[in-house]
Amino acid sequence: MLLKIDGLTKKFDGETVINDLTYSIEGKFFLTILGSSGCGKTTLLRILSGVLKPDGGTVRLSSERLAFVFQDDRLIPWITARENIEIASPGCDVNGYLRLVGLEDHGGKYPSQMSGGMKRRLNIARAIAFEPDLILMDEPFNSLDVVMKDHLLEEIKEIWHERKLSIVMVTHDPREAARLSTEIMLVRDGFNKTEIVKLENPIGRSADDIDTISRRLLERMKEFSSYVQ
Ligand SMILES: Nc1ncnc2c1ncn2[C@@H]1O[C@H](COP(=O)(O)OP(=O)(O)OP(=O)(O)O)[C@@H](O)[C@H]1O
Repeated sequence: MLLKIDGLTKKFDGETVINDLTYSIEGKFFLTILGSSGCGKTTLLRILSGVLKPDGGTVRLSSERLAFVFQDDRLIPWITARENIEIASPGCDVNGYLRLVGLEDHGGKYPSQMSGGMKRRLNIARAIAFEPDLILMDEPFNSLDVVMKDHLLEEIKEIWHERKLSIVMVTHDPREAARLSTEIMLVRDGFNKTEIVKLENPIGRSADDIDTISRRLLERMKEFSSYVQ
């Protein structure tokens, strides 16, 4: 997989959100874009997905099968959870995917009958069932309870490991970044100051390593932050 960003700029109402970002990554990756609220992470992900046009610069993505898990769910409201998965990947093991995200007893429900966290999980299942070569995920673990979040972090890590799959994930949580990533883009001030943290394969990363990495990331985020002096 190749992701190449060159001189990317995006403004909203004259305010620069992304300023001249240049970055590239290649091979099998789990890239996490980490930064505090409002720094432009979602904007970057939306540009990568093609739903938002940049004001300047270029993005190249070599993906042939792209899936998204966005903040607003993109579920089809008039079909059931089960059908939402089936339509993404006809003939797939729907029960297996429902089980993966803890929705095995809710396959007959319509999206409007599901909680925010359940819809988020269904979105994740649908994206994975599509068997993409790249998934763009925007804070996929938001609004999940801690047990489900822990379970899905492990499952996604395993699926990423087993498949020919790369992932770009946006989060503000350094611990999520520490558990999953092969590379972290630490973002500040409209991407004017961006640090790249390269890590070893997350498979087999010990709890101690995760603690150390997430503590370091948190310290850097505090240094970046305007509200912690
Ligand atoms: N469609 C839009 N119109 C105007 N301003 C926007 C739009 N989308 C985003 N912004 C602004 O761009 C900035 C970055 O927003 P973005 O959603 O990318 O941040 P984020 O890092 O993903 O934040 P969070 O972690 O809170 O989701 C914010 O100041 C936001 O108000």
